[in-house]
Amino acid sequence: MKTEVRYFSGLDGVIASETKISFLDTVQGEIVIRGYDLIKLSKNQSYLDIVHLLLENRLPTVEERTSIADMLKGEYHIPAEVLNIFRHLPQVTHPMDGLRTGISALAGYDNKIDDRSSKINKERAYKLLGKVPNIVANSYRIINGQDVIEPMNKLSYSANFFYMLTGKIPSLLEEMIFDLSLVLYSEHEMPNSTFTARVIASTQSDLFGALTGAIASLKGSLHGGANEAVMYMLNEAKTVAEFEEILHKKLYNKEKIMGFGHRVYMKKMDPRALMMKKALKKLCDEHGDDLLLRMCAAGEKIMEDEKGLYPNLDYYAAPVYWMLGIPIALYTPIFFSSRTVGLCAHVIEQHEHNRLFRPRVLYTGERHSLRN
Ligand SMILES: CC(=O)SCCNC(=O)CCNC(=O)[C@H](O)C(C)(C)COP(=O)(O)OP(=O)(O)OC[C@H]1O[C@@H](n2cnc3c(N)ncnc32)[C@H](O)[C@@H]1OP(=O)(O)O
Ligand SMILES: O=C([O-])CC(=O)C(=O)O
Repeated sequence: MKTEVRYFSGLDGVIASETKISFLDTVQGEIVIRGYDLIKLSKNQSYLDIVHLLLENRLPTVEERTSIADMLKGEYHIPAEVLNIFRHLPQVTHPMDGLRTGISALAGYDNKIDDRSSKINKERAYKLLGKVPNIVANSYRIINGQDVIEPMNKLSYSANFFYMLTGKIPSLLEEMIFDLSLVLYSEHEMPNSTFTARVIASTQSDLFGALTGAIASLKGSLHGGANEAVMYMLNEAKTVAEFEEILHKKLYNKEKIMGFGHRVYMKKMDPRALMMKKALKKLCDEHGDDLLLRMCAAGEKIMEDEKGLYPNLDYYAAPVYWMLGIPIALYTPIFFSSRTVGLCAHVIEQHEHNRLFRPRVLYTGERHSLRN
């Protein structure tokens, strides 16, 4: 009897894991994070609240929020030897590769590296959350021949991260919008990078290895790399009409338009993109210049009319980061920094209930018989 082989290209629609962390509920239109809708959370909670929710499974009290902020400040420092590694990397090194190298190097400074218990993994997660913004900012700066920037402890977590990326203390509006972007990027069920991290962790490999693999996954333009690609595309145009022409040309040439489409949302707008669109409007109002908003809106209309496709988070995060004055090459590293907490939660869960990932294939090659 022939066994039925069910194959889904790109694992489309395949359930890869059980999880208590998050779920894209496309029926009710919610991004469920530990039971709450991320969009509703994003209206009143800060990134550190989401960190607590993801790692401790509940929202923090006021005291707990202060204590996390203090704990992370105590973890901002990165070893001088790791900074030295960046000094030896060629100037053409992509910031995601610099970041990947830095995270990988941290494994050597973990004196409990063989411990996969949740307690130690969680301690590691907090340490990483303290250090990742520093690694993102200083790997980029060192590779580009700039001086190291020191964290500023008097600032909030997000304001300090912003400061380290731009050298500028953010205004209240800038801090609020940057923090919102971190909330929105923090966790999203089972994207390619999270799957990568869980696959790596399923061999009983460590958190650093899982995150290193996730960075490589996130770098790709079909995933996190899209936010940078969107900004390069927007910058090709100086007017709305020019942007429309660029999009029409790309569509005519059957090119994919970065920042549109999503495996799960498919023909609907990513609800996180709408939050970033509103943030972009606030920044445009503040600057008295709404060109980017008008360009993006025109692009949205063309994609809806021509392809029935809608923006994902990267489409509106890119112009928001641009208006915040952040270098384009840092957009995807920021995505990773925010996602560090979600990835850590997934690796912790994988180690708690582990079964090795080892799928099969649908073989389409030839078969040959040998004479002897
Ligand atoms: C935060 C994030 O990481 S969100 C994702 C960020 N990535 C991007 O923005 C990159 C651009 N988008 C894409 O490439 C895709 O929409 C993905 C990778 C996100 C989802 O891909 P999938 O679910 O595999 O869809 P797939 O790539 O098979 O596309 C299905 C169809 O829609 C078309 N399509 C999908 N996205 C786009 C797009 N952005 N521009 C033009 N056409 C598109 C494809 O060409 C394909 O058409 P066809 O059936 O005529 O060949
Ligand atoms: O869910 C996905 O496939 C990609 C995505 O939007 C994310 O990782 O935030």
